[in-house]
Amino acid sequence: MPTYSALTTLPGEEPAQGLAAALEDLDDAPLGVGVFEIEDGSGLWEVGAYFEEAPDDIVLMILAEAWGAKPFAVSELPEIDWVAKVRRELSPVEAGRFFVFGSHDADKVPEGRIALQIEATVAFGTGHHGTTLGCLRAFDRLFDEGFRPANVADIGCGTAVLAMAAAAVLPEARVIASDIDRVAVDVAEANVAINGLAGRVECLEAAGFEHAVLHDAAPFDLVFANILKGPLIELAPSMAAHLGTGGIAILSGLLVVQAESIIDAYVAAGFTLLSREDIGEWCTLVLRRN
Ligand SMILES: C[S@@+](CC[C@H](N)C(=O)[O-])C[C@H]1O[C@@H](n2cnc3c(N)ncnc32)[C@H](O)[C@@H]1O
Repeated sequence: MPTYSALTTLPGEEPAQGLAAALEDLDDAPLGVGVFEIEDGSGLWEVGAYFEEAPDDIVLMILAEAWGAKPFAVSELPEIDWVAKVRRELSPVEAGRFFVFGSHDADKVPEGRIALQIEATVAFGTGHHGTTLGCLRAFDRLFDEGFRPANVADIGCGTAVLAMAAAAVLPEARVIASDIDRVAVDVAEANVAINGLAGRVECLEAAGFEHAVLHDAAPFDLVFANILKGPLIELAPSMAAHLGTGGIAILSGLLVVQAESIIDAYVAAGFTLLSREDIGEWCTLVLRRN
């Protein structure tokens, strides 16, 4: 059971991975090391480690300095029931008709809901984040209004939660889930299988629309893209090229303060804003291809 945590932040993925590797190489190696991008557009990464014994402050200071990180914040952790904590934090998420849950909550699925089982893994997308929730709710509203796309892409699929939501309610639709990260694609494939959607959601590794399968499948009439502001703006022209007239883009991964610049980029690329929803500091946009 870990009893101490040490956390720091630094700019850039490469130094963050380097610092994590250096922590793992320590004589008193931590029980676990994590590296996460802070998803606020700042380019900062967080490196955290859990130790059984109090870590050596001097060693941590030297490592932080060597990798250009802030000094580590070390805290003693209270006794925690980790199983209960994970279950609590990964409680089911309700988004309109969709009910997203982990296997430990399989007995809680209410009657009549579209149940999507997601295991807590290294890929993003358990439904808890304001961006995933915003995309699910936006799709749920469009579905209520009678929107029945036949050709769907989920760009930056993570766990494939959005692609699976579409496949679950659109039995005739072709649904493609893609991610730039191979690990996410593997997780997506596993989730698709768990949910009995193998053969319904095609999972592939691609940056944006750069894949022959995506080119050939276009024009799409629904594209989800829950990625960050920078990639979303870069993607605007190719989003326009891969959506048919009247096609819908559900975009998230952007902060409320970034929404206007994304709207401007998509309006310039030939889209009309239909709606937006802000959940906490995160914003989800629904745009129509003119
Ligand atoms: C915030 S997660 C979203 C996951 C899931 N779609 C959801 O809504 O929960 C963003 C995902 O986009 C992927 N990604 C980032 N930039 C990308 C790009 N240019 N093309 C494809 N995938 C990208 C990341 O690897 C990550 O898995």
